[in-house]
Amino acid sequence: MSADATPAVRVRGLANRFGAQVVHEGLDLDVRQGEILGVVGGSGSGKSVLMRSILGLRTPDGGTIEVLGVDGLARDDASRLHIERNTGVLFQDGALFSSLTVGENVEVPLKEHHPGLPDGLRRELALLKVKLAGLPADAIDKLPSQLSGGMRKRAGLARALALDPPLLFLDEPTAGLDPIGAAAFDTLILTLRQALGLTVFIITHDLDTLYAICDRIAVIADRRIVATGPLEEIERLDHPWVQEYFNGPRGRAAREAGERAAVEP
Ligand SMILES: Nc1ncnc2c1ncn2[C@@H]1O[C@H](COP(=O)(O)OP(=O)(O)OP(=O)(O)O)[C@@H](O)[C@H]1O
Repeated sequence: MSADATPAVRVRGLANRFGAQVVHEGLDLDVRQGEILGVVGGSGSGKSVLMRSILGLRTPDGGTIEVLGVDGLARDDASRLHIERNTGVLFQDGALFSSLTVGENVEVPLKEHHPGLPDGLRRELALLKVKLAGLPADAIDKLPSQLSGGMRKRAGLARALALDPPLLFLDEPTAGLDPIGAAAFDTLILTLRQALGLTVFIITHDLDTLYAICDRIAVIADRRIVATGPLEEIERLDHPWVQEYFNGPRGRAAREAGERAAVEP
């Protein structure tokens, strides 16, 4: 992974406005191939709007976006299909269809993108993704309402992985999980990245996640990305939000936990 390889995602001069509210202005960001990039910023700083813009779910008011070599703002079918087939998304609330079983949820993108797949094979593939996401095989026939919060996240992840996308987007994946469940989810993401060679864009408030699995951090503040880099660089940044976030009591606790984990076998 060299720094000058074409990035998986390249955003330049992004602008997003809602009426008089300016959310992004001149926002630049690269997501490098194969990295886990943590995106942090205060509440309402525009993390989700950035993700939605990259995925083509929102048309920004200005700027350019390239996703896996394709113009992310193009609206022709071939470009949309290329991006849809090569990206997986875990939305903050899981966004599972509540009336479908876990297996049926995972089958939705398979049906849409590979309509010719025989039923039995499609179900086999769904089962594989369910197991890959760390769920027991019998979860496949359960409804989302019959699962714990952590299991629902895993079901959402199984669906995000349905098409074997090289690029994965996760919006607050550990929000609402207890610390043990959150740590297990972090480990799963790290394992999947290593096994499948994924590039991961992860929006998080979870300092433990940043310390445990992110290669680089991008900070959104003042309507743009104010810094990207490894944690030790970001922590030293002379920016009020960054200082409060990383060097407040919770930041210190997460850093110490990360350092302990690094020295333990
Ligand atoms: N569809 C919309 N219509 C109007 N305003 C919107 C819309 N979507 C987002 N916003 C506004 O844009 C700003 C950024 O929202 P966004 O959801 O990206 O923030 P965030 O950084 O993800 O926040 P959080 O960490 O709280 O989830 C917020 O002020 C929000 O109210």
